[in-house]
Amino acid sequence: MLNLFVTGTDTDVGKTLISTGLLEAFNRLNKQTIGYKPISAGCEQTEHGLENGDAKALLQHSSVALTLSQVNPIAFAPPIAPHIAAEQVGQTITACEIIAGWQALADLQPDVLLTEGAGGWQLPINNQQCLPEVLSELKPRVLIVVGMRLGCLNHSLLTVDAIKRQGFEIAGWVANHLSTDMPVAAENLATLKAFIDAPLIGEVPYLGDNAQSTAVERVADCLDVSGLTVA
Ligand SMILES: Nc1ncnc2c1ncn2[C@@H]1O[C@H](COP(=O)(O)OP(=O)(O)OP(=O)(O)O)[C@@H](O)[C@H]1O
Ligand SMILES: C[C@H](N)[C@H](N)CCCCCC(=O)O
Ligand SMILES: [Mg+2]
Repeated sequence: MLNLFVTGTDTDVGKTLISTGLLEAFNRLNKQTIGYKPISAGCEQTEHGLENGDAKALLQHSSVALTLSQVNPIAFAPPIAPHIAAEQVGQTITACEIIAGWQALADLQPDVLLTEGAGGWQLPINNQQCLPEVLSELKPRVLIVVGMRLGCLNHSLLTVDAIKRQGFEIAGWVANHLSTDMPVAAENLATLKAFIDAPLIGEVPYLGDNAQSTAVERVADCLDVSGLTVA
């Protein structure tokens, strides 16, 4: 099983868009795919409970049939730091529930189990722990989505450094363009290539507004997942 964790240089850099594109790229290779969003903050209250857009997108592009609560076991309504959203409703996010949700999906033996984080790499899950401490139990390979905007060089290099120091393997990174008008975009990309010692899986152009619902096929076209080994 390819056990992949998708992180990003920040919140709102395209982790979900790229994750759905990755799932689609593996689906094209007839792989059994599962997307997992352990923690979400920013949900709609529906008659079925809290529903998160990222989780719905991952569910839609997973080839294995799943329920939304399998994909996203921990959900909070406000679009804020999840551990604070948890505190607001008298809850504490625990490593156990994140690991249990992942293990239940791993037990389905997909070819690809893709986990999307929330925010950037060093996400607090409570006032004592950050998500990488939990991930060290799951031992995923990590894919970094770089949101191409001013500041991404520092954010990328800090992210790479933290991932490596904490003992994870970087499977690759994706350059995701968040606009069409980033100054010196090509030079920024060249700098990232010079510093990041991991394969560039793809460069995704800015795909216009409302990209999430329409763009997954185009994102998949941009991604070369052949080097991300699937046992
Ligand atoms: N290449 C792109 N072209 C057009 N729009 C994009 C692109 N990448 C991301 N977006 C848009 O930017 C917004 C943020 O992307 P996305 O939700 O994937 O970010 P995220 O990193 O998953 O955020 P979160 O931390 O909330 O999970 C979305 O509206 C998405 O459609
Ligand atoms: C609401 C947002 N879109 C994400 N779901 C959560 C982002 C948490 C960021 C925490 C932080 O690093 O400050
Ligand atoms: Mg997301």
